Amino acid sequence: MAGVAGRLARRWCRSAVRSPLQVISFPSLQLHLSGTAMRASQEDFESAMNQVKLLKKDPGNEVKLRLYALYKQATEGPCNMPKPGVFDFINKAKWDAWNALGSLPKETARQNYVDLVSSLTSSSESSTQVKPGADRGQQEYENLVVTSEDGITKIMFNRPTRKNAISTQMYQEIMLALKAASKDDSTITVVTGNGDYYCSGNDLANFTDIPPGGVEEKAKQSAIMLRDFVGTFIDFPKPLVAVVNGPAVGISVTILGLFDAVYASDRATFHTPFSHLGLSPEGCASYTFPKIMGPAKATEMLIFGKKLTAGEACAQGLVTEVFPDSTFQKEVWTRLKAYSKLPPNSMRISKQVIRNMEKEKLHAVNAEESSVLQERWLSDECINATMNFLSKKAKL
Ligand SMILES: CCCCC/C=C/CC(=O)SCCNC(=O)CCNC(=O)[C@H](O)C(C)(C)COP(=O)(O)OP(=O)(O)OC[C@H]1O[C@@H](n2cnc3c(N)ncnc32)[C@H](O)[C@@H]1OP(=O)(O)O
Repeated sequence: MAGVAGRLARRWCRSAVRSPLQVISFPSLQLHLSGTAMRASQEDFESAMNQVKLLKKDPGNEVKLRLYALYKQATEGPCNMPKPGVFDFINKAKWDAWNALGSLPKETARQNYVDLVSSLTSSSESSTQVKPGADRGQQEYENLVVTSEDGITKIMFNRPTRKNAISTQMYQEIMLALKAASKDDSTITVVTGNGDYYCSGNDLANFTDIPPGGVEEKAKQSAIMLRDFVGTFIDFPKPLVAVVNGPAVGISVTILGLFDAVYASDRATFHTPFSHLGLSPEGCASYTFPKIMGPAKATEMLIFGKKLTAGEACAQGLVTEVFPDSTFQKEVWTRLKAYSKLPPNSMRISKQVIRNMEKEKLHAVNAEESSVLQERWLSDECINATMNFLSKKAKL
């Protein structure tokens, strides 16, 4: 194992690592946050506290609760306080958020905390730059095209030459685009792909970018990023629609369980080849897929890597409706434009009513899946599969 990891590590490029810690404190909730994903020293933590005071925008209650929970977990460990009464809303929300972290180790909580602050800092920077309305953000995303018109914000994966594989930068960009869309004046948010693919999943070259801390550190950073990425979908407040224009692979399929509607071209396929890659499910699919399609069908996809046609995915409840490829764009966008005229507050509230009971569970599943994958990425099975793909010996 060490030999294989060493070989892979030598092939992998080196990159600089960002690491400062930041802390935010809002007088109302006394929430403390920390900066990016490396080891968080006390000094970093204190410097972050200072940075937080400079934040111009309140990040909102949901983020504050996540920050509160991570702070408590990082400093005191698992929640051992008695549960507040049902009418003690604020303390109960705080207790729920902390308790949902279960036995997450202090060190992991601290790093997660650091990462959350980092994303918060960048998202607040981006939300001040991003103007609501048409043509927004085209220059600021390298791997996405984000547009907004007719009440719809469209986030389009834009790496067609790599089949829209999601690079590390693209994960960050998608999180930023979703956070901006959650605050803009559109009523519906759509995710789609440019070119013949919807998305070929995680860019397998992501694992070639090894920080000075080595492959273990890389796995740790990746798990944090994955958890934050999926968390952004779990928390997305408006109707979120996937317009699946072509084949979808890996994480682009698993997160579909967190969308509110999935429209697919009849050219689309749905493939989660985790076992082939020495991996395990993410995107909350270990929970959402058995719920959506039943455990037996979910097993075929998530364990045996069965690729579904669009028709099969629709029959199993993962896809809302399938359209002929020749009329796909026209039919779907006509429909979405009509939906976008529905009262926005009503749609948001309905989504909350449908989804909120599940949120806590989904965050817990997400944390567990990310931590299992952190181990998987270091396994011989995964390293060999990644090497085979990168050295052009294997494809799906
Ligand atoms: C980091 C934290 C988060 C991690 C979350 C984990 C998620 C798990 C997953 O997402 S698992 C799924 C991973 N994806 C794959 O295994 C797909 C790999 N790609 C392929 O098997 C094939 O490329 C294909 C079947 C998608 C398409 O085959 P086709 O023959 O039509 O096209 P090419 O292979 O020639 O592709 C064109 C170029 O794009 C590159 N590419 C495609 N997909 C990926 C990818 N996922 N990662 C990296 N690169 C990808 C491909 O290598 C070609 O590049 P080249 O022109 O330089 O050869």
